[in-house]
Amino acid sequence: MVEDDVLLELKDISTAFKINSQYYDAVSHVNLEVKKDEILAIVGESGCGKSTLATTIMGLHDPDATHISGQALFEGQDLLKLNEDGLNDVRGAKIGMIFQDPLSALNPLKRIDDQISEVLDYHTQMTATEKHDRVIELLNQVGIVNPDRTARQFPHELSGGMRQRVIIAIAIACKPDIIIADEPTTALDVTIQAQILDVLRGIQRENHAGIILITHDLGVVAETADEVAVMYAGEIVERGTTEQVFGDPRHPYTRSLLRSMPQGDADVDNDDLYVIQGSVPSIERLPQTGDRFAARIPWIPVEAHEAEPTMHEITPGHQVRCTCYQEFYFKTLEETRV
Ligand SMILES: Nc1ncnc2c1ncn2[C@@H]1O[C@H](COP(=O)(O)OP(=O)(O)OP(=O)(O)O)[C@@H](O)[C@H]1O
Repeated sequence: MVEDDVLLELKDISTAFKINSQYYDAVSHVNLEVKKDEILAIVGESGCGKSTLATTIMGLHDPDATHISGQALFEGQDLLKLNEDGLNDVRGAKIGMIFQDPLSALNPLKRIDDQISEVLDYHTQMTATEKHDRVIELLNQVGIVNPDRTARQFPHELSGGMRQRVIIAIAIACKPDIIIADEPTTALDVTIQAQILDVLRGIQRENHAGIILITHDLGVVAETADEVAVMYAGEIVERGTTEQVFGDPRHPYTRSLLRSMPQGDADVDNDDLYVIQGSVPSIERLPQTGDRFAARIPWIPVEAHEAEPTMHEITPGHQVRCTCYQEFYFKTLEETRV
């Protein structure tokens, strides 16, 4: 039975890509819930499978080159079973998506008002006047100072921050229940990042949406998210509230990620910044058994890892994969550096 405030329930989702006629998992057995009025952040280094999870939910993979299993339950239906028509009804209307690169997500040849109107045309019966009013309302909502002028402009006439605001306006045009934002601020400078995150938070409060925020920026997560899921090599290795995961990180990968996060503290010498050893393996080289992170923490004895790692609940809502966290529990984050 799904809790009332759960909007989207991901159950045992795996996504494998076909490479040289063999399938390799980029996402493995992911279980997550997206709740109303909450921002769920999915974090992890590049190549951990965050974007693949998002594009799987949105049905953006070529079925001939991808193998997908599990369920993505939304309003009583499994998104992974919908055909193209069913997906088109959901995408844009009930689930909005914001991508990393605002320029490539916009059509360079169309004015902003036409691009926002397009999604309204597809999903609503609005008249031309209603559409125009809604475009202006949306541009206002995402903090564009002169919406009438911006509506008449082309993408290349706007700054990166403004283009990302337009993308957000398109994503929220039909008041979706869920917004998936994949690295929405990565291409922007720090001041603009903060403004865009404020816009997202404002929208979430106003529309009571649930947001999946995909990022490798833990600073953004600390400031924005309610819940956090840490992903490594296609698997969720730790999840919980932001307080639980940041305040009491248990999985060695989470601890390393947090330890490698710049502190913004004048006393911390940047030369001292912790760097996680090794790198995320490519999907063809992922270990098929055991703890996928084990190779990067050789100082943890082999017997500390489970042969088939499962999630363990530390406190209600706070889960961590594999028993190796027991070997790796230190009082302070600094002690992570072994
Ligand atoms: N279409 C594809 N075909 C084959 N492999 C793919 C494909 N798309 C992604 N991958 C691989 O799947 C893994 C996960 O990639 P994904 O882009 O989901 O990671 P990510 O965590 O979102 O990284 P980033 O932050 O760089 O976007 C990577 O090893 C990537 O090379």
